Parts: sequence; C-alpha cells; structure tokens
Amino acid sequence: MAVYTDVAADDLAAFLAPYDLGDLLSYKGIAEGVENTNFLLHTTRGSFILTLYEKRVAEDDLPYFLALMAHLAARGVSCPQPAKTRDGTICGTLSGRPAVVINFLEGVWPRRPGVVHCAGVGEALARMHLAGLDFPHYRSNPLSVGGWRPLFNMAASRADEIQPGLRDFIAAELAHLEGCWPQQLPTGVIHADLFPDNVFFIGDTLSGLIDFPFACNDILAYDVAICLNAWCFEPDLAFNATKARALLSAYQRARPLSEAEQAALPLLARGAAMRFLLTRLVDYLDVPEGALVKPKDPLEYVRKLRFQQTVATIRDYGVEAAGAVA
Ligand SMILES: Nc1ncnc2c1ncn2[C@@H]1O[C@H](COP(=O)(O)OP(=O)(O)O)[C@@H](O)[C@H]1O
Ligand SMILES: N[C@@H](CCOP(=O)(O)O)C(=O)O
Repeated sequence: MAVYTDVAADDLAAFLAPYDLGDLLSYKGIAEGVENTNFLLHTTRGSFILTLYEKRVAEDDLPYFLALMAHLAARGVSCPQPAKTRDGTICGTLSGRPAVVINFLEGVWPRRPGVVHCAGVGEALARMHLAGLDFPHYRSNPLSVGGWRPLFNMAASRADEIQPGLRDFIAAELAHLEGCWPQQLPTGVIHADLFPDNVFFIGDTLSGLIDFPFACNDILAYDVAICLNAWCFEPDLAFNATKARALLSAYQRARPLSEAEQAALPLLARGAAMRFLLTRLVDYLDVPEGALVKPKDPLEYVRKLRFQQTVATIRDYGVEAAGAVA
C-alpha cells in the first residue's frame, strides 16, 4: 500500500471545502502504487482520487503534467482530469504535501497482461505521442541517462546486499549507456511509466491511462522501450515475442517507428531497464519508516536488463524491421 503521508479527516474536509465535490462520505488509502500517496474519496457527488505527491515529484512540475492531462483528454486520450476549486485552482497543500483531486477512471488494470492488452497499450501509447506533439510545455526527464548515475551513487555501497556482484554489473552497464545513449531520435511528450498498473481496461478495451507525474519530454521510442520491458515478459521473466509483436505492431499502425528508432530500440530498452532497476534499488534500500508500501523488486529489472543485453536488433523481439509492420 502506498500511503506515506497520513491525512486527518478534519484536514481533508477543510481541503475539500473550496471544491464543488459534495460532502465527504468516506476515504481510504489505496493499496497500490509506490510513488505517491493516494486515497479513494467517496462524496455525495461520486468517487474521486486524492493524490499527495511525494519525493520524486517537485511542486514546480505539477503544472506540466496537470496541463498535459487536459491537453491529452481534449485530443481523445482517455485520462483522469484534475478537479478545480471554485476559484479555478487545481493544486493545493494537504498534510504538508502538494495535493490534487482527480476524477475516478472506470476500469481495472490487467494483473496478467495478455496479447490483447499489449496491443491496446501499443496503440494508446502511439496515440498519446501523437496527441502530445502540439503540447506547448517542456519538462526535461530527470530520470533519463543523466539522472542514473546520481541514483547509482545513492545505492552503490549497498547494491551487493541485494545480489553479490550487482554493483559492478550496474557500473559497467551504466558506463556503456552513458557512452552511447542516442541523441538524435525524435522527441516529444512521453508518459515514462506506462506499466500495466497505469493502464485500465474494461473487458479487453482500454479505458484510460493514469499516473502522469513522470511525464516529460524525451525520446519517444524510449517510452516504447519502457513498455516492452513492462508488458512483454512473463511472470517467470521469459520474454514473450508474441506480446512484443502485438505491442510494436499496434504502436506502428498509429505511429510508424523510423529506421533509426527501430535500430535504437534494443539500446533504449537496456536504458529503460536500467532506469527502473535503479529507482527500485534506491527505494528497496530505503523504505521510509512507517510508510505503508511494498517496494518493487529490483532483481526483476536485473533479469530484464540481462535479456536486453542479448538483443542486437528489433528482429530479436520477433518483429520485422522497417516498413514491414504486421
Ligand atoms: N483516476 C483514477 N481512477 C481510478 N483509480 C485510480 C486513479 N488514479 C489512481 N488510481 C488507483 O490508485 C492506484 C495507485 O495510483 P498510481 O497513480 O499508480 O500511484 P502512484 O502515484 O504511486 O504511482 C492505481 O493502481 C489505481 O488503483
Ligand atoms: N512503475 C514503477 C514504479 C512506480 O509506479 P507506480 O505506478 O507503481 O507508483 C516500477 O515498477 O518500478
């Protein structure tokens, strides 16, 4: 359960008073997510999600992704919308944290993503990338290649507690990635955390995307690589080429990848695996006292990274190269 910050009922009632969200009937901490504190609110006007932003979200970044959610929704990408107070304010402060109320999105995230879900997320990701092309704001990605060494430095001295040799493994891979990270690929707005728990479905139909605090401007194909890692491995961490084909084909039907993007995909997937390995490692080694959270397993991403190191071309994902989109 991700609840880092407690909220007293009186404080919540005072926080909600300037909104037109009805009277608060109940609220409870949400047993999912690892980054921020989330509560499900029931009011006389319906259900809402209250998010208190924690350590990885700077208050200055909130306007970017709150505006992005409105921009995407206006272009047909289903995602929650922030509630406004009667004077038009979106973000407030609650229990000392920046806090926002968003509407409740119907659907459930797939606990065991199948091929149909991979196709759904591939298409939705491409549509999100296209919808973001005219988004007028810019936020660099603090968790791209330049942000990985500071994370490594935070965890390096204790990495071998998780797995002997992990420190040297990461050090070598990080040096490699820093030396050849691509600079010329198409960029735009990326979600940067589009894992299965951030994509809702009703039946087999995708109903919406949530959780935009990592959204930023970065290499579009890097977002595809994040999804390959998050969606196309089995619980035993075997790579599933059928799922990768479904995800990449659906993506490319909406937004074909250039030859350069296709060629870079294995490298981007190594970087994407490194990014989540590092944040998981840092979080695993430093769970805040009293926090209700189940940290995610860094070793899952060591295994995924080791797989991606064996991939030479997009064909190794079971996908035909440029032009031949299934
Ligand atoms: N708009 C929403 N509608 C319905 N449920 C939501 C919504 N936003 C978040 N949730 C629920 O809260 C959980 C955690 O949200 P998430 O945004 O992933 O957390 P975090 O901020 O920690 O990444 C989700 O898995 C989902 O169950
Ligand atoms: N997706 C990240 C963790 C952050 O995502 P959340 O949506 O679970 O808060 C990971 O798997 O490491």
